[in-house]
Amino acid sequence: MRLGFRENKKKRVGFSYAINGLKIAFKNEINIRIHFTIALLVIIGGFIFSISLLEWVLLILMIGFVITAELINTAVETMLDHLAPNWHPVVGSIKDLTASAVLVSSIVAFIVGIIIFIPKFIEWFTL
Ligand SMILES: Nc1ncnc2c1ncn2[C@@H]1O[C@H](COP(=O)(O)OP(=O)(O)OP(=O)(O)O)[C@@H](O)[C@H]1O
Repeated sequence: MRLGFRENKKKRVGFSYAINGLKIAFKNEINIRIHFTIALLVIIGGFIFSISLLEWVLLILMIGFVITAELINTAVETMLDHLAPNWHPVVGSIKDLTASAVLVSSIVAFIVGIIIFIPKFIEWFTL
């Protein structure tokens, strides 16, 4: 017997829906895969350059900030493509706005990364 939406919903823990969201984003969005790859490289860089505790906290905050912005952008795009598949200037503006959120978060994360890693690079090459 097929379960209704409500019964089906009760069978899964909330956390598993969230993991499923990550899987969907990973499968369909190249940008998410790029962000995770950059995050991994930055984490490796953090270990190589033995960054401080405060620098780790900042990096982790930035990684979470960018990936969260990208997930919200993906969710909004997916919702609009489903609910409003036709061309409309308002739909375009909303997509541009959420894309801007990703851009702003990425620029901020890039600047923080530069502030943390550039002095370490200089130190490394001048030793
Ligand atoms: N239905 C629409 N009506 C008007 N403009 C649209 C519409 N769909 C997309 N656009 C315009 O095209 C741009 C790209 O939209 P699209 O849905 O292809 O995003 P995307 O390139 O997949 O974004 P991302 O790279 O973040 O996944 C939007 O930012 C918007 O300016």
